[in-house]
Amino acid sequence: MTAVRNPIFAMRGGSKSFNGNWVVEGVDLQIFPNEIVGIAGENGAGKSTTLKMIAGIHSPNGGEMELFGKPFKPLRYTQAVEAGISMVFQEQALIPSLSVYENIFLSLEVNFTNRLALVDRKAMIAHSERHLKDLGLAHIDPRRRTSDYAFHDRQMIEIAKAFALAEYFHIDHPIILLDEPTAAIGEREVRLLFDSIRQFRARASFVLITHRLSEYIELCDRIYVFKDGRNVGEFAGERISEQNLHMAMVGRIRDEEYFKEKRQLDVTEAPIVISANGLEGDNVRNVSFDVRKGEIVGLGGLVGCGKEAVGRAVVGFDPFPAAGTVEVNGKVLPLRRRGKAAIANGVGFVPKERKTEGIVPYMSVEANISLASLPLVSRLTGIISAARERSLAQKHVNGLRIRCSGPTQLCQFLSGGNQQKVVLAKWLARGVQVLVLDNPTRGVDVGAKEEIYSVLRDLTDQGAAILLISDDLLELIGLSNRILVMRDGEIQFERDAPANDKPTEQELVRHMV
Ligand SMILES: Nc1ncnc2c1ncn2[C@@H]1O[C@H](COP(=O)(O)OP(=O)(O)OP(=O)(O)O)[C@@H](O)[C@H]1O
Repeated sequence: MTAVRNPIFAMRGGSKSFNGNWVVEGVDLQIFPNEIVGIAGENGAGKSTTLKMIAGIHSPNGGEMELFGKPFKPLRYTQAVEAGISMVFQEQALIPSLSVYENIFLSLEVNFTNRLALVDRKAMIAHSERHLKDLGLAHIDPRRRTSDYAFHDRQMIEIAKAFALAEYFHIDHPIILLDEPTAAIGEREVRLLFDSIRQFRARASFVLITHRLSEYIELCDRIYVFKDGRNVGEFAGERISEQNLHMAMVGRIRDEEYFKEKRQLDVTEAPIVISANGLEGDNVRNVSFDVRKGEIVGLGGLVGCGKEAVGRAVVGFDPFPAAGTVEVNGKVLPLRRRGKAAIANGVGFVPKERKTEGIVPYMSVEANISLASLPLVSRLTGIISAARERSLAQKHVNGLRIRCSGPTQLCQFLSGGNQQKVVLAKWLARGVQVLVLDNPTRGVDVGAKEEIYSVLRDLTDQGAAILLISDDLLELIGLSNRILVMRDGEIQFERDAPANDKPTEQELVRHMV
């Protein structure tokens, strides 16, 4: 007889509304011991909201939850943590200026006081050291500043913190919620993270949200699929294919021509639009390349190889390049004030950090979309026409299927993927002819990715020149006419990538490491 397994967590009929709009409705979800559970769905399907209900960050408007066999109604995050649930946030929650151990035991210092009522730092350090070591993270020194560590290590510190808190609150088997943990890291870090999760699952259960379908299949025992705030399917990880998961999420089979390779133009004779020469800067050494009219040039490489800095050097975004020229349509963009000159010359930039650099969160969707196109939506007097702003925004909200309650919704309340679409819409609205894109589909769901790829092909049809920086190798290969691979600040490899002769991932990776 097989033993009946009981879930350690259950949500029944979980529901949440914001200002009268139901964003999660009647969700049932269970988590078993040692399990890795996935929640998949399109942007705005309600995945993060569900995690936040489990973590006590949002209080549900309906339904009930049970944790370790008891009713569970956390009123705030700290209550969920005390009960054994921690969340590793998409935009990390550690305080960079504090040391690692201070972050691990943040707000619990009072529990580490000595006889003189002074905080016993030695004890906190010793505890942190042990937890880091237990998780195979002995290379992280708890005394060092958190900002000294790279993104991946900081993510591991958050996981170590989850285990440390669980032990502190006498929880044997914590539940760790991971909201898009791989969105901002490269392939190598993804491997490290997944290896660690596989190892840690002996002592914990995990819930994962990601926009890379292959990651669900690789890591998850079970996958829930959400659509419009409802749970529409549940699959065993090892039984479902990427195609079927795509179908369950988006409602249609993935287009064979996902990257629209047949629409890739032959640009050998086309005029040069962007010409970068001898770019030098922080982690960038003597980088030169051209992008032709209608061309997508892909820039790849491991995290830290300098590709991001090259994109920023072209558009004059901080950190400023130390040397090198950038010409757009034959016009030199001066080293100083390059940012202003770039915008004036029709260059658009979609940065990696959309929350801090791409959108103004406390402004509405329409105000964000029209931000780079004020002359287009202004009257002769220079005063913004609300009607023009609204119709411009509505066009792009429809075109990119931005899920929001309307153009007046504040951007901070959009789901992550929808915020990313607003950044793209901002530049599309301006009708830019040159686009520098740094991971433009980060956090964007598979259906919307397809739409963005179509939009990029439309732009090249209209003669736009695009520099595409991406950590997603398949995207880089599928979309680019030509691929440059960087390592240690330099271009190591360059290859044409016509539709009928695309490089493999392995070929590119060989030049990255
Ligand atoms: N605080 C809030 N106020 C108003 N609306 C909100 C708030 N938080 C989320 N929403 C809305 O709830 C819906 C679901 O958002 P959620 O972040 O859960 O989606 P998601 O499935 O995680 O999407 P993504 O894949 O883009 O991250 C979205 O339409 C979003 O605009």
